[in-house]
Amino acid sequence: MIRLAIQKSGRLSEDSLNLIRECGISFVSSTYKLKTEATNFPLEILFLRDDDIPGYVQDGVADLGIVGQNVLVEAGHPDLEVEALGFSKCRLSLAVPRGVNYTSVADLQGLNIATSYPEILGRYLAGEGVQAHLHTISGSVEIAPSIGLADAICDIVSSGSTLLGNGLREVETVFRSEAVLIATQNLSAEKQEILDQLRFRMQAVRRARRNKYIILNAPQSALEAVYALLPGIKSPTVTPLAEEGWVSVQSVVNEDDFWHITGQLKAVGAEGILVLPIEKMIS
Ligand SMILES: Nc1ncnc2c1ncn2[C@@H]1O[C@H](COP(=O)(O)OP(=O)(O)OP(=O)(O)O)[C@@H](O)[C@H]1O
Ligand SMILES: O=P(O)(O)OC[C@H]1O[C@H](OP(=O)(O)OP(=O)(O)O)[C@H](O)[C@@H]1O
Ligand SMILES: [Mg+2]
Repeated sequence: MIRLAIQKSGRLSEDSLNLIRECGISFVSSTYKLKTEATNFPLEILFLRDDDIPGYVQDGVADLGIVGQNVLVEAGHPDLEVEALGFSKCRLSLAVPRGVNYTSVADLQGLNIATSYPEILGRYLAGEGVQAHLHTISGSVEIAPSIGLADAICDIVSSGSTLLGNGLREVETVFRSEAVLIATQNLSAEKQEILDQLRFRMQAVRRARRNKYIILNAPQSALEAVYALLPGIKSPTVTPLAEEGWVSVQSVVNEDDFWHITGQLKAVGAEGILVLPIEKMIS
C-alpha cells in the first residue's frame, strides 16, 4: 500500500481527484473523512492542507503528494518533485497599486511587500540586488496595499481578476508553477513498483487528454495531402469506402493543433470529419 497526500479542499483538490479517478482507481470520499483507501489499487489517500504536504512527504509520513511547485519550493523541498501534472498552472507575481509609477524592479528598493512566499520572493529580490521589507501573511494578500499594510504584494496570479478587483497592476513574474507529483526519498522496492505503475497510468491519462481521435472521409486523390496533415502516432489508418475512389482515414491529432488541422483537411476535400475523445493513450 502506498500513501498519497492531496489537498483537502482548494484549487488543487478537484483536479487531483479527477486524475486519480481517470487512472482507473476507485475510492469513496466524503467531506468528513480525511483518509480513504482505494478499492482496486494499493493506494491510501490522505486529505490535508496543501502547505503541510511537502513536509509530510519529506518526513515519509506520506509516500507521495500532489502539490503546487510554489508551495514545494517555498517549503525548501524542490528535489521531491517526480513529475509535473499539467494543472493548476499559475504564476507568482509582484504587483503594485495601479496609480503608482513603476519602471523596474529597482523601484521596490526599501519598500514593504506583503506575501505568503517570503523564501521564493526573498531569493528573487536578492538575485535582482533589491532589498525590501517582506511582510509574511497567509492569505488575502491583495488587500495589503489598500489597508496600508504594504506598498506592493507578491502572490499567485492566474486570470488576473483578483489583482484587477483590488486595484493592483502586475509588474514582475517571480515564479511559474503547476501541480506536481512528489515522492519521498528511499521508497521501498514494493512502493517504488506501485509508484511506477501510478506514473505509467498518469502519463497515459495526460497523453490522452492532449490528443483527439479523428475519423474522416476523403477522395483517394486527396490522400497525399491528408497524410501530410495527419502524422498520427505512427501513420494514419486508411480503409476503402464502399463508394469508389473514397477512403476513410483515422488518426490522432494534438488538441492544440486540432482546429487548424480540421480547417486544412476540409480545404483539401475531407468530409464527414468526426472527432472523439481518447480515454487512455499508451505509447
Ligand atoms: N488562481 C489560481 N489558478 C490556478 N492555480 C492556482 C490558483 N491559485 C492557487 N493555485 C495553485 O493551487 C494551489 C492551492 O491553492 P489554494 O488557494 O487552494 O491554497 P490554500 O488556500 O493555501 O489551501 P489550503 O487550505 O489547502 O492551505 C496553490 O498553491 C497554487 O499552486
Ligand atoms: O488571478 P486570479 O485568477 O484572480 O487568481 C488569483 C487568486 O487565486 C488564489 O486565491 P484563491 O481564490 O484560491 O483563494 P485563497 O485566498 O483562499 O487561496 C490566489 O491566492 C489569488 O488570490
Ligand atoms: Mg495553503
